[in-house]
Amino acid sequence: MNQLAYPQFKILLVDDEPSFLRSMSLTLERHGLNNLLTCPEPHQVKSLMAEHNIGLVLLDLTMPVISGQELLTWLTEEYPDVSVIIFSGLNQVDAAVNCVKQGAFDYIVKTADPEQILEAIKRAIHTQELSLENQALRAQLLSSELKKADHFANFITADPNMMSTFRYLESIASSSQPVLITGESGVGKELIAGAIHELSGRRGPLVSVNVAGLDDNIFSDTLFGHARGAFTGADKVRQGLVESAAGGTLFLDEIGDLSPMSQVKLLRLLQEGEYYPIGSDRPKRIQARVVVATHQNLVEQQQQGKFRKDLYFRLRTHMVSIPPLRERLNDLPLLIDHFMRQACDELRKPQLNIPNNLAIQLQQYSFPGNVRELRALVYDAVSQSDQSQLNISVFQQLTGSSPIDVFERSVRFPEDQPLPTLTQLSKLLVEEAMNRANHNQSLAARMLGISQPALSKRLKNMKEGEE
Ligand SMILES: Nc1ncnc2c1ncn2[C@@H]1O[C@H](COP(=O)(O)OP(=O)(O)OP(=O)(O)O)[C@@H](O)[C@H]1O
Repeated sequence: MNQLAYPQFKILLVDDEPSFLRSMSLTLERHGLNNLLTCPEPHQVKSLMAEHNIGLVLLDLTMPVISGQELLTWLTEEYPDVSVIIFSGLNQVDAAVNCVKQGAFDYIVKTADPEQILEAIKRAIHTQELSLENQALRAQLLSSELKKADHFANFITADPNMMSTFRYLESIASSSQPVLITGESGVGKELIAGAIHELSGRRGPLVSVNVAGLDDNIFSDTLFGHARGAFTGADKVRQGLVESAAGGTLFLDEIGDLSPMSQVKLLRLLQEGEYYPIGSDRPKRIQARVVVATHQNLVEQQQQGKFRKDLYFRLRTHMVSIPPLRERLNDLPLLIDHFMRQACDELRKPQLNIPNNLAIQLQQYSFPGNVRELRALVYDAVSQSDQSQLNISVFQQLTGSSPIDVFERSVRFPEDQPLPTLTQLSKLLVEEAMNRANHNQSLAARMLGISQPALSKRLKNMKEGEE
């Protein structure tokens, strides 16, 4: 299997001792940190920095001709966004304090425990990744355009909050950090996971698994696989889904239902980037980006002790929340139209006309099953339609009554008061529709059952009448 380059930027190792460069490179590669450049000649650092995308420099302090100290000064001035870790043969507090004051990320004694050295390097990589993402995020938020709108084409929406979410997702597209997607059941979390995968440009597959109800053994076996002979019946090596998703995305759905033991294993996978297939003592490195989703409220779960706090904090590095359909009612006409077309194509029927007031009628309904429920209703309606108009009886059962019925039941004109004029009533109706449609004239016109130019004319007349 081809190893992917990790991290996304290069790590430059500078030391005049070739043996140290060799052993350090081997240690890093063994732990999956393979995007390395080594440099035994300190005077080459400047040209290497100019030629490559370097995000972290591991710098020996004591070198001939140009010292590490001198290079650190130069690096912090010329490349303030690059992290530098100083390596030294000497355990000197003064030197360490000086280097950190000068901007070094850390100061490590060469003879320190390799685990400790790795820990510091991983920390520097994590910080660097977050800082790169912050830069991308800032740039993305300043521009209101979506760069890769195509990737969101399957998610039908005109909701401004969803547009911001898309921009955010674009800005974190290349990150290797996990993404947490929350939202009620049926809001489209899996669709969003698909878009995140497409946006990432990763060539590997998107592998999805629903982890609800998996006991810990099945969770480990499914995700991490097993070695031959790991347990009775394990007569062949099994590749886990983490490995199947190499170079791509691993999507874990219903993460809020993960058992406590499996939560520990997932945390370890995310923190260490390593896992052990069952029955094997050789760690494997995860090469997939992890995206998780849940309809549960993880904050509450965490407060009730059902979800680990540390895992929640690890997962929420990047988090998006998809609002329920009842909070983005402007999407109703778009979604009804989209699903009507889809259903007609699938059922080989000619396209149907949708009654103008259907979307308004449905605004009264709370859609507990969200978009999935709306989709099923539209499919049902299409299958029951045998004329050119969409059969709306399916929807009427839901809302129970038409807007006129509701109006008649709720509005009573006091008998001892004069009636409002038709002009006054129509003005009220137009104002109400404009408010409900967030001042979108096309949508308000659909609600009122008139054309957009007719509404525009009425609005103009109303304005002139006020002046
Ligand atoms: N905005 C949307 N545009 C088009 N189709 C959508 C949209 N949102 C959801 N859908 C469709 O609704 C159905 C449910 O979506 P999805 O499975 O992504 O929801 P979910 O939030 O992952 O649900 P659950 O929590 O139950 O797993 C799918 O058929 C999906 O294609």
